[in-house]
Amino acid sequence: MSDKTTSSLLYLDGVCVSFDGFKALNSLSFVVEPGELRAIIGPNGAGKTTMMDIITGKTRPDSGEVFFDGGKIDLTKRDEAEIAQLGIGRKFQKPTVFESHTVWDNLELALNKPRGVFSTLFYRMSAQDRERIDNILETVRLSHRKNDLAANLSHGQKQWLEIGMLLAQEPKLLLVDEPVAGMTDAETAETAILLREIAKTRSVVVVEHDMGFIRDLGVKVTCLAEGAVLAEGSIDFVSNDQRVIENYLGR
Ligand SMILES: Nc1ncnc2c1ncn2[C@@H]1O[C@H](COP(=O)(O)OP(=O)(O)OP(=O)(O)O)[C@@H](O)[C@H]1O
Repeated sequence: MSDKTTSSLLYLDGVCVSFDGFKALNSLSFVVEPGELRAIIGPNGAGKTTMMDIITGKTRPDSGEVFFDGGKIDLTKRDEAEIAQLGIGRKFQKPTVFESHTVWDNLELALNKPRGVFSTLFYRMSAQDRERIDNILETVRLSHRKNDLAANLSHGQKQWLEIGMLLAQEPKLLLVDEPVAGMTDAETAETAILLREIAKTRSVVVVEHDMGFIRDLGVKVTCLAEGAVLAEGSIDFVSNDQRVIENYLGR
């Protein structure tokens, strides 16, 4: 066993990934603490998606360390399904809810339950499961839409529903890719509040280009560029960094 001594929930050190000789990640080091909400910014091609792919096991690093859960788990040795099972949830940019099902049914389908044919056939929701769904509905601001078809939700509400579906699986770490793209201003502001609430009980890493939203989050920001960390700190610190202005904000 190659345990790592760290108290961090997520620990990346010196991670390199090349595609046809191009270094998408170039000695990336990145740490997330338990219960932390972290914002990631950076120009197109900076390596943000590739970093998520490394964490979730979709892409293998050429070199470097990737540990989860206080250094107990070497993620480079696990496949995508195992990593999801370990408690790392990922929300892609485009919402992927079951449009022809109700909001409630989407959440029920997402509950972390045995999925065999027999367990599905004979599965009856417990009062506890119902309460969990009610709590999630409240968190993602969809209690009043629970009996509506997901197809009839606004774009922003679909994003919230998908976040709710991930919460139903009780992840320890939630990776969220550009959640507010295409949202109204009101939905964007509400999403910042929602993610802050969610991060009270788990860690959340959110990638976004919307700087107003990043400011609303009010958390530590990491700016990536050319596959490595360019600057890290408060939004004011990062947005005043000359290299961040040159590589990203000033473009
Ligand atoms: N599977 C792949 N094959 C070849 N090149 C890739 C692959 N995945 C990513 N890249 C390249 O690696 C670099 C980093 O891409 P990545 O998608 O991680 O950036 P990003 O920061 O997420 O950008 P964006 O903000 O546009 O989503 C890019 O130049 C991209 O073209």
